[in-house]
Amino acid sequence: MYLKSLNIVGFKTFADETEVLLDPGFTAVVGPNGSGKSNIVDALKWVFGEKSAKGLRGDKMDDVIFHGSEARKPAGFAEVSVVFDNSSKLIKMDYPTIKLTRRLYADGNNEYLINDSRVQRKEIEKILLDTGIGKSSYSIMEQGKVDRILHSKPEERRLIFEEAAGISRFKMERQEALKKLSDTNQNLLRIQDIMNTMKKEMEVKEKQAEKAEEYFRLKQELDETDKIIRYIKFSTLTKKHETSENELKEIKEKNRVLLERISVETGRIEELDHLKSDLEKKVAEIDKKLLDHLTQTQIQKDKVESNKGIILDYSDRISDIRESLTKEESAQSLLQIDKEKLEKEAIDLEGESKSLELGIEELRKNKTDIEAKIEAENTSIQEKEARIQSNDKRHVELRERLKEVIFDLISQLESRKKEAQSTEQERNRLKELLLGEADRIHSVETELKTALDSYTGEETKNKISYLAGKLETEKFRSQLGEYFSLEDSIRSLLFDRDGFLSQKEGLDQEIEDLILENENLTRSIKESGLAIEALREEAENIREKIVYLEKRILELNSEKNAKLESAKSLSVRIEETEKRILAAQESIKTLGVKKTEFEKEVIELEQQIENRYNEFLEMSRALDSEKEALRNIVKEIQGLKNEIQKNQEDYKNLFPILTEKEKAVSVYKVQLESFSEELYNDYSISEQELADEFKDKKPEKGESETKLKRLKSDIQMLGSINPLSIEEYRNVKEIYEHHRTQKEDIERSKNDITEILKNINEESEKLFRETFERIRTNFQETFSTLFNGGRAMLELVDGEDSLNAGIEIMAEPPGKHVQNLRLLSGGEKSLTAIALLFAIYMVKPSPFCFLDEIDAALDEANKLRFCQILDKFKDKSQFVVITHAQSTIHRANSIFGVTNEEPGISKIISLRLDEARDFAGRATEAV
Ligand SMILES: Nc1ncnc2c1ncn2[C@@H]1O[C@H](COP(=O)(O)OP(=O)(O)OP(=O)(O)O)[C@@H](O)[C@H]1O
Repeated sequence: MYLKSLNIVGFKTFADETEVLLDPGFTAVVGPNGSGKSNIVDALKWVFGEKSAKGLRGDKMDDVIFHGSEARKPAGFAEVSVVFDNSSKLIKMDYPTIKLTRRLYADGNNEYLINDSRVQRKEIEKILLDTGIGKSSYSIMEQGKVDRILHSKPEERRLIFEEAAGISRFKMERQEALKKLSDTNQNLLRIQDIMNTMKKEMEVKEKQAEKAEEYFRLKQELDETDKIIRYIKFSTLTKKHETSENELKEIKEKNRVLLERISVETGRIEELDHLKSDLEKKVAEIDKKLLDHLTQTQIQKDKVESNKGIILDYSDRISDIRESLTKEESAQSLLQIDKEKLEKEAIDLEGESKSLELGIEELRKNKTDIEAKIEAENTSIQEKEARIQSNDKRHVELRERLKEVIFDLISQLESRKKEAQSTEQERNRLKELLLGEADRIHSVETELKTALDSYTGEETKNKISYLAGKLETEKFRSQLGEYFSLEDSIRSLLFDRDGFLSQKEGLDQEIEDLILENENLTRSIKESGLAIEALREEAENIREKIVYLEKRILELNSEKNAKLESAKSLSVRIEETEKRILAAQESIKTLGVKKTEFEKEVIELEQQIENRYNEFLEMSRALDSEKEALRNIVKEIQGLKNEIQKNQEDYKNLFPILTEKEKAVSVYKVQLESFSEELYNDYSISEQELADEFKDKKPEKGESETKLKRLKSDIQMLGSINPLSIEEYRNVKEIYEHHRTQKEDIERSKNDITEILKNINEESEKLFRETFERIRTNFQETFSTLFNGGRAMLELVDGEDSLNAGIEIMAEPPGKHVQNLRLLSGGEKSLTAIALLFAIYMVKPSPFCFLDEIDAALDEANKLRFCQILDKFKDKSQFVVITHAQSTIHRANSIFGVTNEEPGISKIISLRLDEARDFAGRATEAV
């Protein structure tokens, strides 16, 4: 068996119909990142029945439908078909090729087909069971699955081993058997309940029926005995009558007078006879009515039974509707939760949008403040520039004024200079004098110093006094005073008495101040310019922020609207569910009303049956009383006849013999007649029939009379009876017996299911253990081959219960002591998963295997080992390997390239090896 072709249309990047024709052996699939290689694997998983959108790398199932590209519209549906060669009959169907198809429409409608015939998804899963193929079997290995195999829970990992052991089918059968067992237990409980209820009713009915039967048995015996007694009586009477009649014939002529009277009395008897016959009619009518009663009662009972059936049917329908109602209600509450969540999110978004609006408001305020600041700065610049202008004007004025002051100052200095020249000459003369005097004083001082240094006494003292007198400092001082005054007058001449200099200095100062002020103003204008620029920048930032926030508000609003829209559509769905709930409730109500009507009718009918039974009893009583009246008439007739007999006795006085004989004949005749009538009234038979019945028997009178007495007392002891109870008991018993048989059948089928379950468990456990042991041994071997050493182990966790035991993997590459598989490197993990995959393959190769970049993390040496192991298995199984590795591509029998010639659309092309190398090379460069 192998995969012949894969047909994809509208699925993910495969917008156009794409057919991949696959050969047995080893096929490589190459192509740049994102070109759609893994989408092929997704298509395969999808057609095998993948239910989880996450398993197909999406959020929801309709993510698989091509969602459009820049140049293309989205597809309306996705469809994937795979065709298998089934000549090996691995799939247990009588077709040489099998085509599986899955289709998904944008409205969420899913279709599954086997050989183009519509089927349920379960049927596809069922035919793939234990073939090694399937969405979660080991026939599809992706990068993510390597991690899943190594890191999943031990119980989840077990699924792959079950597939290899071929017990997945058993597992499904086991689930079905368990479901059947639970249904059977339910049925048993239900039938037991019914039987328990019926048993009580049956016991009551049984007692009533037993009593009625006893009554009828006694009554029959009583009638029999009565008839025997009557027969004895009849025989005696007949004999007597015959004898008397013969005697009477002889003396009849003698009785004419008395016959007259007898005739009158006979007339009376005739009257009574009329009455009697009326009564007999009445009795017959009552009898007929009693019969009608019984028939009517039976009809009503049948009606009650049929109504009970209908009521049961209504109950079933009501409970079905209730069940679907519960489902609808839980679906509705889920929708309600979703809707509330969306509304809350919309409110949150609204809140966020409001707070952003407040932020914008704040930013606008800041911006306005900044603009005001810029305005203020501009105003201040303008003021400063005006100030500079006025300063410049003042500067020009001051310069003019300074020029004037300087001219005045120069001319004044010129005239002063002339004035100071003579004073200066005098001062120079005095200076010459003072310098001469100073030299003289200095030489006297030097002499004085020498004299003081060499002080020897009186003589030196005189010299010192003499030299001190010679100093004449007073004169020098007065000349010096004169010099200073000349100097002062020169200075005062040069001094700016009119303040021109100070005016000039003032002007200079003022000009300097103006220049300084202008410089300060210019600097300040410059600073203001910078400040304005900074403020403008800040304002621009704020404006950008406002624009961003306004955009964000728009986004939030549209997000909010989308949420509200979704909430609205959920509301519509909730309303629809509500309508369905209401409709279901209405149906329950309507069915309930109908059911109640039938129940009411049953109650009424049962009441009518009871009433009829009472009427029946009443009529029976009426019948008895009519019969009593009849007997009284008969008695009266009898009395009259006795009267006749008395007349006959009188007649006898006249004609003693005749009378005696006539009397005797008459008595016997009357007795016989009355006997006949009574007999007919009581048993509806003639005396002849009675005689025929007993003529061959030899009944004994005394014994029969005792028996009759006993029977009457026995019947009295029974009290009231229900004549219908026998029939009722028979019906109830029949139904009870039917249920008992059903119960036995169910118990038998329960035992069968338990037996099947036991066999399934034993068989699966055996298969699983055998397969597990083989895979365990193989895994050790493949692991040390791939790793060139090292140790690997598989262990059953909770080994006691191998039906549910999980599987633990332990792997230690050469020279390493690994306690946790997570600590393995990416390449080591891939190699471990590959070792496990091929260990399983050695036990049960799947007919084909898709490997999606599981060699990605392997180094060149390990890629080579991976290829060698592929080579080993490629005759047993068909391999389709998605890869970027040259070494892997190199080994393939056929190569496919997946391209995106048109952006976002995958196209498959067949490649030669050299083309594939270029193709893969380009792809790698692109990466
Ligand atoms: N419903 C869809 N409609 C259109 N394009 C889709 C759809 N679903 C997925 N894609 C696109 O499919 C591409 C992914 O394809 P895929 O994973 O098969 O690439 P790849 O060839 O396996 O890449 P890599 O080599 O990187 O694994 C993504 O670009 C994704 O946008």
